[in-house]
Amino acid sequence: MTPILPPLRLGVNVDHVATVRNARGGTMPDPVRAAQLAAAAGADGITAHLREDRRHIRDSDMKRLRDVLQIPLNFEMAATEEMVALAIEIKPHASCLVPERREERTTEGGLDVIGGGIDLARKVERLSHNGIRVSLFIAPDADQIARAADIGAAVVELHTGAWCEFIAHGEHEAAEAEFNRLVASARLATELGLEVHAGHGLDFATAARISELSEVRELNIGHFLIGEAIFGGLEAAIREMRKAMARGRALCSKVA
Ligand SMILES: CC(=O)[C@@H](O)[C@H](O)COP(=O)(O)O
Ligand SMILES: NCC(=O)COP(=O)(O)O
Repeated sequence: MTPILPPLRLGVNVDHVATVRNARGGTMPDPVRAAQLAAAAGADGITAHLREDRRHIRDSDMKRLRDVLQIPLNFEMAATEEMVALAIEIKPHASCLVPERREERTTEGGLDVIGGGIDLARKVERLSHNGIRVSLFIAPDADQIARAADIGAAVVELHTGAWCEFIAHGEHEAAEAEFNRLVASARLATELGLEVHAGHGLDFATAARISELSEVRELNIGHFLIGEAIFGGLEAAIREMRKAMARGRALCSKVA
């Protein structure tokens, strides 16, 4: 009998299509066209991060994504008044609150849910009250996860960036220690009633490994897929990613 594996969605992040567009100004390549292609190639959702400095995705991109997509839109954003108001106007399927630092090259750490205090809790409540599923992008840390559950988030997205960096630099022990933190965090979050997503810096190999965790229900992947698309096309990159995820998922009973 074929075992029934827990579902695992792929969200494709199209930020870096906008990065290339913005390098020249103008309208090409269009991240919305990439999102439509990703959907046709089997993405379950589209993620886009509207940074405060608009370095890649712009307000008009978010609105066009909302208008044309038939699959869920995950609006990544800093937990600021401006972004909360925009999300409430645009009404994406989900908002993923992320920490943001103007000088960083990419999102460096997880959101400090504890430090966010009552102000963050109120923003989560406002977004949820407006029908937006709220996700918090956090490091694999038990206290942050507990607080995410306390303030009523529906989802936590575990930051896989540190783990992927350790692997990329051949730091095997540190990578395994970080992976074990991801495993423990995914389990705790599930016990606390949170849906678990994961993302940042994933490639075929790391996506396959994280897919082994039965608690993880969605991966959000952008930079690597857009890079691979240069060589073989976006559709092929997404199909290969889905295969990698399925390979990992097939092993998930071993770690569940
Ligand atoms: C929150 C996250 O991990 C990614 O979506 C990332 O923010 C992509 O955009 P940047 O590379 O601009 O950080
Ligand atoms: N939230 C993570 C994400 O959307 C994609 O991150 P990356 O694959 O571009 O590093």
